[in-house]
Amino acid sequence: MTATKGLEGIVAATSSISSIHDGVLAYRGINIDELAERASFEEAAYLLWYGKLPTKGQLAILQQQLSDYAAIPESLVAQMKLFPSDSNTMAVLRTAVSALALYDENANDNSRESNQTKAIKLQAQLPTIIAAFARIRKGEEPIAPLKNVSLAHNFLYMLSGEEPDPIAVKALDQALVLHADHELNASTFSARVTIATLSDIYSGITAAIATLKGPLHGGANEAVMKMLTEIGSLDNVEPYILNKMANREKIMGFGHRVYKNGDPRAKHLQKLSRGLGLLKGDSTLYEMSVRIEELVTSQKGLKPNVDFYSASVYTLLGIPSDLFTPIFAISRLSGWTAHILEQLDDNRIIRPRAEYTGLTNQKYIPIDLR
Ligand SMILES: CC(=O)SCCNC(=O)CCNC(=O)[C@H](O)C(C)(C)COP(=O)(O)OP(=O)(O)OC[C@H]1O[C@@H](n2cnc3c(N)ncnc32)[C@H](O)[C@@H]1OP(=O)(O)O
Ligand SMILES: O=C([O-])CC(=O)C(=O)O
Repeated sequence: MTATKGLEGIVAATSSISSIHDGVLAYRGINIDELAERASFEEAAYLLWYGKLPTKGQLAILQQQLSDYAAIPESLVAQMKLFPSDSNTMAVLRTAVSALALYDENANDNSRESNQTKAIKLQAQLPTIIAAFARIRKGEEPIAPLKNVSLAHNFLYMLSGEEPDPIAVKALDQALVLHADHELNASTFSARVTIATLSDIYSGITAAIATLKGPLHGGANEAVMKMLTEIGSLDNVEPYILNKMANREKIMGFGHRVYKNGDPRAKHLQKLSRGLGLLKGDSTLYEMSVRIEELVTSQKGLKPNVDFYSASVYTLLGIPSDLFTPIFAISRLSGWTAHILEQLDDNRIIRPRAEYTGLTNQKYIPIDLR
């Protein structure tokens, strides 16, 4: 038995949800480039869950369900008011999703029908949780979700209490489409491992959120913004990046386990970043990002991943950097839950082996003789 570090190249599941072949990402066989340009997040989520694009009627039903389920239990809001105001936002989300199970009498029902309903409920509730905490920590009351608007619209509205700019809604919606699923990434794998023990969907999503939080995975988008802030100006990009590379430090938002010739989602986020910068009349973050990309690509051969340009996109939308990874979670919830449903459709516990590298043939030494 020989272990492969980080399970690189190991095929650990079959899935018909999303694929990466020759650097092309597709959801249910539809190229992400086409979905990014044409689909709404709700359509993409429907596609991931049900395997095909919705008709107008099916989409209307899903939108209605997302509206109907968006409120969160009052007792959860009361609990969030007790959280320290400087809590890590992914820790808040992880705790809140885990707590949601306590308010759902069907939490342990693992039938497909029940889990599909819970997936839609969680999809509706995640934006409400995040927006509520973003306000609570500033001493403000949470804002109730609107009816009959898109998930992107509702999230921006619940953050600020103001009608969001349609351009901001469109940009966030596109970012959500781009982040919705990604084959067997670390957080999706966590969700599948957890549900495969026949635990429950809340456990699976709690595990997935916990896994997404790390800066080598979803947490990289916040880390990219920290780096851009530290750099501070276009002039400082070169010395900062060269110094990091000389010290063999990682440049966040670059590199990928699967894509070696570039992440197909990055170009869409780059375009969004450029467009929003022009619209705001401040392209500094965009220009800094492009310069970082030029340097890292030419010096290290590493390409930006999905997290790199999303940092400037969200900042240009006026979103605080510690909400970037929770936004990733809002989107990825659709993929996680699609994978949970798929895992349960043909389940077997996930239990690989480890290559033992420790001592052998040791004897027990009585405590007085050690
Ligand atoms: C949504 C997502 O999860 S996308 C990924 C988000 N994460 C990041 O942006 C964090 C920065 N990137 C990384 O840490 C890595 O590239 C990962 C975690 C994404 C992939 O990790 P791995 O597949 O194990 O990396 P991989 O084997 O391709 O690395 C090859 C070499 O490139 C280096 N490398 C990889 N990424 C970077 C980076 N961002 N900056 C500097 N060097 C890097 C590695 O250190 C390694 O060098 P070595 O051979 O001298 O040890
Ligand atoms: O697939 C991965 O390893 C990470 C990633 O890009 C994602 O989850 O979107």
